[in-house]
Amino acid sequence: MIRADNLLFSYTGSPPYVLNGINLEICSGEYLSVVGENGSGKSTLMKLILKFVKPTGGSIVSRAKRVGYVPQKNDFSNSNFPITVYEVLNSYLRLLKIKDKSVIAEKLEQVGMSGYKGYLMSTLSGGQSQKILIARALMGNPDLLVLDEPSTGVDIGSQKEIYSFLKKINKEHGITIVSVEHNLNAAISNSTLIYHLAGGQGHLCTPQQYADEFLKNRGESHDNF
Ligand SMILES: Nc1ncnc2c1ncn2[C@@H]1O[C@H](COP(=O)(O)OP(=O)(O)OP(=O)(O)O)[C@@H](O)[C@H]1O
Repeated sequence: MIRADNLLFSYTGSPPYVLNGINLEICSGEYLSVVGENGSGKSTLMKLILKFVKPTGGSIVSRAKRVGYVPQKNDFSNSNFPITVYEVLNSYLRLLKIKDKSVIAEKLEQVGMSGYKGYLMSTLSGGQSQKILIARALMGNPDLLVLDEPSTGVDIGSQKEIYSFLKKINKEHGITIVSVEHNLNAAISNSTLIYHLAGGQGHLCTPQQYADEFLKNRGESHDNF
């Protein structure tokens, strides 16, 4: 579904490169977590997948027909802007030129937020607003869902719900997921593959290999999600 060949990227257009020779193939149906230290280029790789920026060198090709995106920062919960859950979803529906309003109720139900249509976004918890943003990203029935740190600012209970939901839509609906993760336990427990970025280059491994190679070296353990 996504293929990068010798992908180079720098924000200035010249070296040093943030991404320096990425070769990666993400097949349809995978749930790939992208992990790495702060500043290792995880979000930059997402921007390239989403075509928000162009490669400085090499190539990245996506065959996804419809893409849903859940951004890292949820500006709604931290602002007093008086917008309701319904308005957020309805404006996106209009953007996608979808006439069938029942999609709103359908997606809210899917993420377990049916009763929240009339709530102001600013009154929702981090977990609740993240679920709304996932519902929004699913409105166009994407075959690829890209998320940037889905558990940031989300309580543990909602994290579990969100990851189990992501796993479900990946398995049952075959939606390919690419997710930037700082939550290593969640990456190990939920994804089918892990891509570890360091020094501008990436290393693809199974969650088990990742747990063995990286976490044991650091003396860390992981709890199941
Ligand atoms: N718009 C930009 N202009 C210039 N440099 C940028 C820009 N966005 C990111 N960078 C730089 O590119 C590098 C990679 O940033 P990126 O945000 O992709 O890393 P990340 O792994 O997602 O980090 P984090 O875990 O902190 O979110 C960093 O050195 C960052 O400062």
